[in-house]
Amino acid sequence: MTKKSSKPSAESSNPTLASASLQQIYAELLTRIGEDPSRDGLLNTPKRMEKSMAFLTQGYTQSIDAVLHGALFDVHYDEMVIVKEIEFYSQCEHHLLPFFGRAHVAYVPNGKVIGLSKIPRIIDVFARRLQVQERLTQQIAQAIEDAIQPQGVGVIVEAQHLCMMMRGVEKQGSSTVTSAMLGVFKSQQQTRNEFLSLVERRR
Ligand SMILES: Nc1nc2c(ncn2[C@@H]2O[C@H](COP(=O)(O)OP(=O)(O)OP(=O)(O)O)[C@@H](O)[C@H]2O)c(=O)[nH]1
Ligand SMILES: [Zn+2]
Repeated sequence: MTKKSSKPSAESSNPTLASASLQQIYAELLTRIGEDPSRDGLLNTPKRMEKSMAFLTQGYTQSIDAVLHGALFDVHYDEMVIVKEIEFYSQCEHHLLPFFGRAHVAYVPNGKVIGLSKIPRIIDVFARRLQVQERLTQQIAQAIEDAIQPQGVGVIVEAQHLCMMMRGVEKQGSSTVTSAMLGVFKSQQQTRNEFLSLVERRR
C-alpha cells in the first residue's frame, strides 16, 4: 500500500508562493540577503539562477532507460570492466552547496556489457539532484545492477564538500570516500581487491 505524504508542499503551505515564478523567488532571495535585485549587475541574475538550477537538478526529469538508449550489448567477456576517474558535480541536500570529485565504477559482466559512455551519463543523472554522497554511490551501483544484471558491481566515490570547506568546519584538506559493492564485489575479497588496486593505480 502506498503511504500518502502528510507533509504540505511549500506552495500549499504558503499561498503567495504558489503564484510566484522561480525568478521572483530568486529576486526575493537577493533582497532578503541585503542585495538590490534592480541594480545593474543583478538584473538578469534571477533568470540566470533559474537556468542554472534547472541544469544542476535536471536529473529529476531524466530516466536511466532513456539515458541508456538501448546501449546494452551481448558480449561474452567475463573479466572486470572499470571506468575510473569520472568527474562529477553534485549538490548536498543539506546546504545546497556543491560537492564534487571522481567516481570509479567497475562491474563483472554476465553476458551483457553497457556502452562505456553510459556510465558517466548514469552518474550525472543521480549527481544532478540534491544528494548525499552515500546515496549517490548506491544509486549508481543499483542502476548498473538493474540494467545488465552483472555478476557484480563496485562503485567508489571520492569527493570534496564545499559545505565543509567554505563554511561550517572549514576543512580544506579532507575528502570523503564512499563505496557500494554488490554481487561478487561484496562476496569475493579477491574481486574487491582487484578493483581497489586498479583504482589506486592512478596512471
Ligand atoms: N553523511 C553525509 N553528510 C553530509 C553530506 N553532505 C553534507 N553532510 C553533512 O550534513 C550535516 C548537517 O548537519 P547539521 O548539524 O544539521 O547542519 P550544520 O549546522 O550546517 O552543520 P555543520 O556543517 O557542521 O556546520 C553536516 O555534518 C554535513 O557535513 C553527505 O553527502 N553525506
Ligand atoms: Zn552540505
